[in-house]
Amino acid sequence: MKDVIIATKNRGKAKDFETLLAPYGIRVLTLHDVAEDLDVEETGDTFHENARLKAETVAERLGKIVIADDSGLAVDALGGRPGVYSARFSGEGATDEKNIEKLLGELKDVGDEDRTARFICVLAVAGPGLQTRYYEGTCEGRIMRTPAGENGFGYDPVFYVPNEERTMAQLTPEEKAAVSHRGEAIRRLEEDAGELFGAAD
Ligand SMILES: O=c1nc[nH]c2c1ncn2[C@H]1C[C@H](O)[C@@H](COP(=O)(O)OP(=O)(O)OP(=O)(O)O)O1
Ligand SMILES: [Mg+2]
Repeated sequence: MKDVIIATKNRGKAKDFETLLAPYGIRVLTLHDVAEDLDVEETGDTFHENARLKAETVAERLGKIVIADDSGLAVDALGGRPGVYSARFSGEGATDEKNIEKLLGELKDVGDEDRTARFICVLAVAGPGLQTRYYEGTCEGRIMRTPAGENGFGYDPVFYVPNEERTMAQLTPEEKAAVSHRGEAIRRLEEDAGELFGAAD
């Protein structure tokens, strides 16, 4: 079993990675396992910049290859907001529930046709002697008027996936992995995985 370090403290995100990487016999370690004290400030204004900050800071600290994920929700009716501010959308002490409440409030007068949105995920891979690399994925959908579903995390209960005719939170972890922004980004990273992480054993 091979270990891969994901520079995140988000347990929902970590679960997504576990589902995505389990087929390769990879065990996911997070900051909770390898550097609980480390808090990387996300001071960038792009997903790439924040993914880079998280990956390079943790890679430097550990002297190992790590993957960081910076991701968020871009809503067309809000001009692409909350974007890189998705995790902090409802301000100080933000939670997934408060963020969803704020989002639904801002969209309450927006008609069904105009509720289009996408999830965006940028993975950065950094490590000793490695030029940081990036892998991106997106997932198109629409914002619901009320939450539905218990799976996933973040905005999943209000993100309707048209092809699946359900919200992201109504998909199983494997179904989400097949259609999500994070899944797409990981499949792009897969092409370099042998070189970056060595052959899976
Ligand atoms: O698949 C997803 N399903 C639902 N919501 C999602 C997803 N992917 C990102 N999101 C939302 C959650 C959070 O509001 C923001 C990520 O913010 P982001 O800074 O990348 O992650 P985070 O602060 O939760 O954890 P960390 O920085 O430790 O990896 O976008
Ligand atoms: Mg974050």
